[in-house]
Amino acid sequence: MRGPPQILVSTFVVLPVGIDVQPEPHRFQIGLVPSDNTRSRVTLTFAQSIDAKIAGTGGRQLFLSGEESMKMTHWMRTMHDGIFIGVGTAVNDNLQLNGARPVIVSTCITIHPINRSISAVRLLPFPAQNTHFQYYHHPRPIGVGVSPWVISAPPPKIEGFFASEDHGEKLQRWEARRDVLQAASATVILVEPRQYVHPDLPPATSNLPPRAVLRSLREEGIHSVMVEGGARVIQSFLSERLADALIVTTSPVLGREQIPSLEYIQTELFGRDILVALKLLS
Ligand SMILES: NC(=O)C1=CN([C@@H]2O[C@H](COP(=O)(O)OP(=O)(O)OC[C@H]3O[C@@H](n4cnc5c(N)ncnc54)[C@H](OP(=O)(O)O)[C@@H]3O)[C@@H](O)[C@H]2O)C=CC1
Ligand SMILES: Nc1nc(O)c(N)c(N[C@@H]2O[C@H](COP(=O)(O)O)[C@@H](O)[C@H]2O)n1
Repeated sequence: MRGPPQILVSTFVVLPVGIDVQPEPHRFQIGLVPSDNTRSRVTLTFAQSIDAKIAGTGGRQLFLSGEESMKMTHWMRTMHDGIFIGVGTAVNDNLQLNGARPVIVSTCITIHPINRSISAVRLLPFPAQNTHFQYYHHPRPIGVGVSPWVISAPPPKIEGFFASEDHGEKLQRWEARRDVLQAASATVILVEPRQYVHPDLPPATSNLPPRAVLRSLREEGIHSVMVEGGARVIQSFLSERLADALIVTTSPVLGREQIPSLEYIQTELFGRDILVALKLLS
């Protein structure tokens, strides 16, 4: 099996100590001079099908990457200080996130209305249900298990233009869930929430401000993060132009379930384009 693509090897090369590269001699080389040196550097990365799907119907996890590119993803994780995902992914996927500290972003650590009706707080703390916690509690031989950090913010006092009527209750619930997570080995890091959340704003806008999240991470010593998803996190990072590099794996499959089976024929690079040939099986 081949190693990681050359472009990534030179991208994520670890520089020898003492070499003075501005602004910091730290792993990530693309966008070496970040626009804002007060935040973690971001590699935004995900896998998609040729019809641009990153998940199946109802958020079903799709296994898009082939063996080699999944290995490359695992390798790329080790080249960052943190792996960053939204709580939607943390709850939906049975993930390992091995190789760097997992960072999970969730506003209120509150009941998360995911399709399987499990709340993040019920799932995350229990090793038996979540592979990551299993690895933390039973580290693998290469010692990859690290306790996750959960980034959150207490519920805001003002919603819309008015004081939140049930703020006290919401805060109590949030504190209870935070305590459960902490008891389950997670470190909860607080970020400054938006001053108020307008109920009419689209959901991504009302979540934790990504720039503030990246600043907190940098203060905690996380210089580089690999943001893996899911859909809402990718959308909010892109819309705030918070990606120093974008690394996308495109797999020769269709994400839509109603499409009949396809036989993979070949992938070829054609100039800067990727040409994928598939045969439709009737
Ligand atoms: N193909 C691929 O490479 C990948 C695919 N996926 C797929 O993505 C899907 C999950 O995506 P999705 O459901 O959108 O969930 P996400 O993983 O994007 O998590 C979204 C949640 O994160 C919290 N959050 C906090 N701050 C922000 C912010 N600034 N922007 C966005 N979210 C924020 C919110 O939860 P709260 O309400 O608690 O604040 C929000 O609901 C799964 O199906 C998974 O399989 C995931 C990763 C990679
Ligand atoms: N690179 C990549 N290819 C796919 O096909 C994927 N489904 C994902 N998803 C992301 O990787 C996590 C699962 O990988 P591990 O089990 O942790 O190795 C998943 O949670 C997504 O973040 N990525």
